[in-house]
Amino acid sequence: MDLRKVIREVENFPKEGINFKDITTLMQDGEAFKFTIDEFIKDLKDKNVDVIVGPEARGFLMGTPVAYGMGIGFVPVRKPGKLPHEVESYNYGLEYGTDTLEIHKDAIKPGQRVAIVDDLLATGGTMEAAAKLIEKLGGEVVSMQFLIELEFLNGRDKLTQYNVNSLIKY
Ligand SMILES: O=P(O)(O)OC[C@H]1O[C@H](OP(=O)(O)OP(=O)(O)O)[C@H](O)[C@@H]1O
Ligand SMILES: Nc1ncnc2[nH]cnc12
Repeated sequence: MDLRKVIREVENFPKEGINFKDITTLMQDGEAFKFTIDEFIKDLKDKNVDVIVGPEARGFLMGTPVAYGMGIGFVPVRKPGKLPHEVESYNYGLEYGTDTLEIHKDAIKPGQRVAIVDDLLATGGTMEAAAKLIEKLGGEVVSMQFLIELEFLNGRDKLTQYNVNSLIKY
């Protein structure tokens, strides 16, 4: 299935010069959404994954159905001040700005094998931050899954020590 056909491109959102990849149109299409989640699961099924982590907010949309489909747990990585219990924090850079991510300190157990799922790889800052948080808690990041990779931003260069899979590249 050609997923490019169901991803809408919006010029100059949220800032001048950004060509925004809108996955809401993919998610509206039941066949395309199912195909996407099944592709993630296909790549993950032999990796002995204990838990899926998804970064807010679009990582929740991609990650939770993957966890459900695999019958394993889901852990959110959230923007600051959203998680109610004790957190680990990490600052990172975006294609357009900077941000902080947090994870509950007790969400990952030492030795757990973790796959991180997100909609898009741009500069790689979000994924690197999520991985650092997981590793700080003693988890092992065994896979990073993206629906979309923006190759011209070279996000993979930040993630060379990890197993990275993306379904479509621009
Ligand atoms: O590779 P990077 O340069 O880090 O960029 C990729 C991240 O940016 C977007 O999230 P955003 O922070 O815009 O938040 P949202 O999902 O809540 O819209 C996207 O969903 C990825 O998580
Ligand atoms: N170009 C882009 N489209 C959608 N989400 C993004 N996150 C970072 N860059 C993005």
